[in-house]
Amino acid sequence: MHVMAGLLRDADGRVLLAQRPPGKHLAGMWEFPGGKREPGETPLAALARELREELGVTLQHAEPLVALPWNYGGHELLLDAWRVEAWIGEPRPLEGQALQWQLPALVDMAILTPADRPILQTLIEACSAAASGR
Ligand SMILES: Nc1nc2c([nH]c(=O)n2[C@H]2C[C@H](O)[C@@H](COP(=O)(O)OP(=O)(O)OP(=O)(O)O)O2)c(=O)[nH]1
Repeated sequence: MHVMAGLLRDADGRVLLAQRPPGKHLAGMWEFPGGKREPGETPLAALARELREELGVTLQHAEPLVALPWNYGGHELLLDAWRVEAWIGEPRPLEGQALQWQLPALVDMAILTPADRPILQTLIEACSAAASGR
């Protein structure tokens, strides 16, 4: 299973988090908007579709950040996280999910899905490397 995750950041550098709805795997935990790639879809097309369905935004530009194999008790997935650099529209919770913008360094890792913790850490390191010119 190939799962796309989009990391949207606002002008203040905050990242968008969405809460997984009741009844789903990892219900109540916070994640990056996204979802499963369908057969025949490219990763970017799948990410664009998920962002349109979940948030009502049109993806304009995204760059791969990290792809992480993960195993949730026998349920294997590849979590493919992309930095969403440009989009059109204001993200809205079209599937009833709670949304929050949070500075990456201030996110309580315990509220994130386990696979998203190393992804957020990668984002934090990429941002601090960029800030120090490395
Ligand atoms: N979308 C998303 N899924 C994540 C993240 N982190 C993480 O562990 N997952 C896991 C949770 C699920 O086991 C799987 C994605 O499944 P999903 O239920 O969101 O997929 P979907 O949106 O296509 O939903 P559905 O068609 O099954 O209703 O990946 C993340 O940041 N975003």
